[in-house]
Amino acid sequence: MVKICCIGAGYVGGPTMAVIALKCPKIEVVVVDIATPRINAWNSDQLPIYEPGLDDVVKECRGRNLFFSTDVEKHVCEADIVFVSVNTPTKTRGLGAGKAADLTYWESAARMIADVSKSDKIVVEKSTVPVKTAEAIEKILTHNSKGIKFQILSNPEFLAEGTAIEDLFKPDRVLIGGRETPDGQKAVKALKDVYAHWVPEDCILTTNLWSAELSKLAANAFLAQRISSVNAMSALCEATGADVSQVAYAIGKDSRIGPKFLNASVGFGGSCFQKDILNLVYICECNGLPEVAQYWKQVIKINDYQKSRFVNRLVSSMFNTVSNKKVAVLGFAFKKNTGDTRETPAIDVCQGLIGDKAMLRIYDPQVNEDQIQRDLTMKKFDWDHPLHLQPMSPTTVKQVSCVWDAYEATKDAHAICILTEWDEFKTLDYKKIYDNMQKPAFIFDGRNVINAEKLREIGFIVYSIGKPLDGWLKDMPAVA
Ligand SMILES: NC(=O)c1ccc[n+]([C@@H]2O[C@H](COP(=O)([O-])OP(=O)(O)OC[C@H]3O[C@@H](n4cnc5c(N)ncnc54)[C@H](O)[C@@H]3O)[C@@H](O)[C@H]2O)c1
Ligand SMILES: O=c1ccn([C@@H]2O[C@H](COP(=O)(O)OP(=O)(O)O[C@H]3O[C@H](CO)[C@@H](O)[C@H](O)[C@H]3O)[C@@H](O)[C@H]2O)c(=O)[nH]1
Repeated sequence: MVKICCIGAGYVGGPTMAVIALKCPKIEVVVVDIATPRINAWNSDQLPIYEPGLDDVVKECRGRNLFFSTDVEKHVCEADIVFVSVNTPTKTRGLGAGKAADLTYWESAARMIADVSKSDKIVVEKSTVPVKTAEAIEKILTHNSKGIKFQILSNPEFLAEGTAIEDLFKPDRVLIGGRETPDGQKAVKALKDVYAHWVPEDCILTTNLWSAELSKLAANAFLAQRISSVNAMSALCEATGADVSQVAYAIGKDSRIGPKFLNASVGFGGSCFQKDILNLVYICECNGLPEVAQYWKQVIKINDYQKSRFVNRLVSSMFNTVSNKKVAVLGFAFKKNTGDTRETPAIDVCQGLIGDKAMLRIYDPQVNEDQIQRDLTMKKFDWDHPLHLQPMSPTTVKQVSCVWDAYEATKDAHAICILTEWDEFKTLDYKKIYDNMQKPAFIFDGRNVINAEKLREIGFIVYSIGKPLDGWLKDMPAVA
């Protein structure tokens, strides 16, 4: 029986391993983590992450061939294949701060693998890492290996949160990079055999190590670039009377462009896009390619611009001040169907409104008050000037309350701000909401989920991203 151990029971390690266990009943899969509360949650009825379909998969194989444990060393020692799925955040200090990937967790996992191993192993990079990381990891493993053979593979993960189980069941492709030596190719085949239990052969791509590592950063950069491109267009649409949804539909019909990932929004969020592009920028700079670095940096700059443009539009529309005004914030997660708030645009928008002294009442169906308070009081990192940490004043917390219902959040409010595209926001009783709000009642739709025309008929002043502006907004001063 092949034994797999995965180090890191997070958003990637948990769902990925659960699906491998489900599809490969003859493989024993143990997911290990140093965070005891996380492992306890994986072993309980309340899983540590919200992901549609995940509960069923875990219930079917937990205790059969899927296990969660804090006994990291034991399970690494016993495994034939060790996936490393630890976090690789952006460095916040030292060389490369604000851009480079922080590989502390990865390195400590690699050292531990070298220390505890007593048999040959395949070590799989599941985390997103800078290109050439495998070379460094190989050095750590071979220097401490006591004659044990390690083969390093790169097998980046492409799942998106909110659709992780769907993505894992039917991936567009699985990518495996390995050394082009007989032993390297043997390891590639062993990992390919695992995925071949459910992924069609022609969807399993094999490449050299560096191509696999770089493809992950490249895929995220291309995806994020599409969003920044359509968001840049959304600003021009508002200035000209074009409608960004119509423009996106029209260009997406060109099969060379394609229709997906062209939804204009308040900005992209999530733990990956910004971090991976910053990482790419840093790698370009280190390789003496400043023009290429600047090109990709612009994707993040447009994303920041989009978030501040949204706050500016909101404030300027409401007579240039939101001081002491009640703003209902609907949605805090970085996208629908997840409770994850890492890098959510809601943090920047809410911090911007708090800075203008607004009183926020926030509702998200999957994010609790503790998380929201933590996110909003978090020190804001200035990526361009990493030494300048900008702490939020603790008093800002008092400007924020969290409720468990959209109607409660909007009661008595001056404005509504939609920051996550949860389906339930499409079907709220907006007439009832309007009747309970202060007038004029504003709605700023950062996700283009509401029917603006219907809401205008009710009486709302509506702002949608990249859509023709209604009379009120046109009359307000232009925003920077
Ligand atoms: N979140 C996503 O949707 C996604 C998708 C594709 C790829 N990725 C990449 O996958 C990696 C993991 O992301 P995530 O979102 O699952 O992170 P996460 O923070 O949710 O999980 C990482 C886990 O690793 C654990 N860990 C850290 N060091 C450890 C050690 N030495 N031993 C044991 N456990 C350790 C942490 O306690 C944590 O639970 C990152 O590199 C990320 O870029 C993420
Ligand atoms: O047309 C779109 C599509 C997405 N978004 C936003 O972009 C962000 C990221 O969305 P998405 O890519 O769906 O979620 P992630 O879970 O961040 O997944 C991305 O990042 C993962 C981590 O690397 C990769 O594995 C995935 O392939 C990649 O899609 C979210 O804030 C979305 O709201 C838009 O604004 N407009």
